[in-house]
Amino acid sequence: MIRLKDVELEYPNGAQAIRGITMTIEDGEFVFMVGPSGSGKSTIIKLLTAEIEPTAGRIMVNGFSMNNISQRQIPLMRRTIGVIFQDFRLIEKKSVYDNLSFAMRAVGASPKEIKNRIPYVLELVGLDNKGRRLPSELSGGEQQRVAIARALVNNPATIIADEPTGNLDPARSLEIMMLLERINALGTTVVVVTHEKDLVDRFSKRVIALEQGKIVNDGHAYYGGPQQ
Ligand SMILES: Nc1ncnc2c1ncn2[C@@H]1O[C@H](COP(=O)(O)OP(=O)(O)OP(=O)(O)O)[C@@H](O)[C@H]1O
Repeated sequence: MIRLKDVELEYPNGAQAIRGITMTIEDGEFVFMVGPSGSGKSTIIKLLTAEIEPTAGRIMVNGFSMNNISQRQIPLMRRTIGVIFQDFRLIEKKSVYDNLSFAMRAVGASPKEIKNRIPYVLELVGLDNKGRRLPSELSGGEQQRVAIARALVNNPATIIADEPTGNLDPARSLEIMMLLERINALGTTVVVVTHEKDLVDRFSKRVIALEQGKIVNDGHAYYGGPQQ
């Protein structure tokens, strides 16, 4: 579960990025987070991954309190979250399989766990026959699937996707969103940050809308449309 209570974040230069946000995302939810440029979406992701600490308020992520989290606990907390970025961030010199095994070895998985888990995850994202390819030998949509597979290999409770379709055409974007929906149906909490109103409109999900560091709408309404 993710819980923010009266969270504020002021950057060192005085920018008030988050101005009093309270929200709860329950285990198993699929949530879109939307808002104009500068509304605080990336800042919330940084808060949830303990890249920055809130100036005020309390944050809980999957059982970890982010307010007094120790340096030793941060990697354990991060294992509960898989993050996906717009620009994929794959290791270009490693094959698809090696990108995934690298992520598993980094958290101490055994060779047997790696051998069992990677084929399952590659099949889940529809890349079971592409494990030996380099990222550069894949399409953009396929590369994003590898990034999703990498976020999933360590079986996190939560996936956070930061503009996951920003570099993809509409058809590929829809496929990626449907894949995230499927992953959610298998039990993983999914939080998708996006600018893409059309995509949000296609899925009937909870939408948290931010503006100037505040939540201005939270519900199953169309982004920018009437409340339902
Ligand atoms: N490192 C930083 N130092 C100072 N101010 C920052 C920093 N990062 C972001 N900000 C400011 O905080 C506010 C929120 O920025 P944030 O990056 O969270 O917005 P965003 O909704 O993710 O925008 P975008 O959609 O453009 O990525 C903005 O006013 C921004 O200028």
